[in-house]
Amino acid sequence: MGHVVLDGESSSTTPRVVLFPFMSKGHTIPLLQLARLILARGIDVTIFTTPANLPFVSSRLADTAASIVALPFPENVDGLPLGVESTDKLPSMSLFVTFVTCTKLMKPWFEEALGRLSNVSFVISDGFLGWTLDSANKFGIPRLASYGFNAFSCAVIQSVEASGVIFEAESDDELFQVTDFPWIKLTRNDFDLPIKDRVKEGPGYEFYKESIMATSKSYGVLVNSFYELEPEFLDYLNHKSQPKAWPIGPLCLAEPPKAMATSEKPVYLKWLDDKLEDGRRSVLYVAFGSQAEISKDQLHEIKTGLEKSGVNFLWAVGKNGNEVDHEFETRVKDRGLVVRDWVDQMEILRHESVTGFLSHCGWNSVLESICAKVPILGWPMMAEQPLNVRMVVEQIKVGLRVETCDGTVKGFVKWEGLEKTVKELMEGEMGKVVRKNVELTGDAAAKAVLDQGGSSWKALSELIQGIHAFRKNK
Ligand SMILES: O=c1ccn([C@@H]2O[C@H](COP(=O)(O)OP(=O)(O)O[C@H]3O[C@H](CO)[C@@H](O)[C@H](O)[C@H]3O)[C@@H](O)[C@H]2O)c(=O)[nH]1
Repeated sequence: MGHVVLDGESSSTTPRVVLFPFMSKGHTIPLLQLARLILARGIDVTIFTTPANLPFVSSRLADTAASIVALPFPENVDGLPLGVESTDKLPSMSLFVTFVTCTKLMKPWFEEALGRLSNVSFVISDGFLGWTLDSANKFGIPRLASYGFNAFSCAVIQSVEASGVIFEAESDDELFQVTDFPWIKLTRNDFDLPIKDRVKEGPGYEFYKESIMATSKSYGVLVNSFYELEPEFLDYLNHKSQPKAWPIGPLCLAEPPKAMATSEKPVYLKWLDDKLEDGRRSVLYVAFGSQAEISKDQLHEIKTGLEKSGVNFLWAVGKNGNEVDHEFETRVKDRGLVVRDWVDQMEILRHESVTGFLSHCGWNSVLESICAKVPILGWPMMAEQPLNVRMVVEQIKVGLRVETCDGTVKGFVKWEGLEKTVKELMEGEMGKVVRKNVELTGDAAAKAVLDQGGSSWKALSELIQGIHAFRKNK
């Protein structure tokens, strides 16, 4: 059982790293994986979270010596339902800016708890919690930011904003060339608000500006990626902007595969085992992350497309579960399984039966798929996911893209477009090419995290040594 210190006391002389993830699963999970890597270097770790997120955090670190501090989450915030402390629990993602902005109210509690910890070498906090920089500065502790994004999306965003080329195209769906990377063509719809908004004002823009500003004044930025995957984009960030970007991933590889007896396995893993025994080891895993809101009409097309494609599939429906009816489940029961609860995605992807992933391309999902050597069918839903799909399909070529009915990045997907691309990934010639590529990329990922020799292993060592030297010289 992990050591849970609710009041944040500490008096040991061992150096300590403070981790403060943003309250969203896709942002929290990689920092909990990073906790394992830091503990393995003989450094203590304290993780800051909130009461409603505590069970998730402590259960994921139950086998480690990380300590966890639960700070209160702000109450009575206009628009936010009481008890919602994580973005996947928001009634609508339109409340995101209210949610992320109210975390600033945690500042006094964070500083009080930070003041009670001894030997803190550095603070790693989410880029969305830019206000933590000021808190760390008050104690003279270097802060590193972590967004959980790749270098490709950060570099491309930086480049199109600096050149202004993003506003030269006439429509949101017209392709334009990225000045610093002329082989890349994008549309305005590949970007989220506030980047694609000409009017630079309002709470969303203020939040964006503050977090970028805080990152630029931090000691460094952690990138959950590895150098060999995107050297030109990491080099770009390190030549063009401050602070230094450290590629230390894929962080999901810090979590070892779980050896489970059959009796301990959840239903969906047993179902995948059965598919292996059937000799039909060809299951498409379908999941769109922890936050995606999918319309009723779009869900209808997904169901029809999966049904008509004839492939075996395991669909983790998450928060869209109520819209997936039991009649559908009955119709596909011989070859399709729908799971409504939280699943162990990494274990699913690592399962031998799974040979394709229909994914929204949240960056964690992409990395997990690469590490499991499973090719991707990308379907971006929000945030920087359209850029991730561009990277997956056009840059590193480990996946294909679903076909929208009007060919645009964010267009509606009819069942025919889904059926066609699912079949291409699972059985087609283009599927074969990306399957081969993902094998090689997966090997490179495994190499990057190897003890002593891997590029990510070395980057983390340099980072830790650099900070210790920096503190000594101060
Ligand atoms: O039932 C589930 C659902 C999710 N996961 C895990 O949850 C994480 C989800 O992360 P991700 O795939 O990145 O999706 P989001 O939750 O949508 O991630 C947000 O955060 C990412 C990192 O910043 C961004 O790339 C995305 O665009 C943003 O939506 C992954 O580790 C999954 O393995 C599970 O294990 N079980």
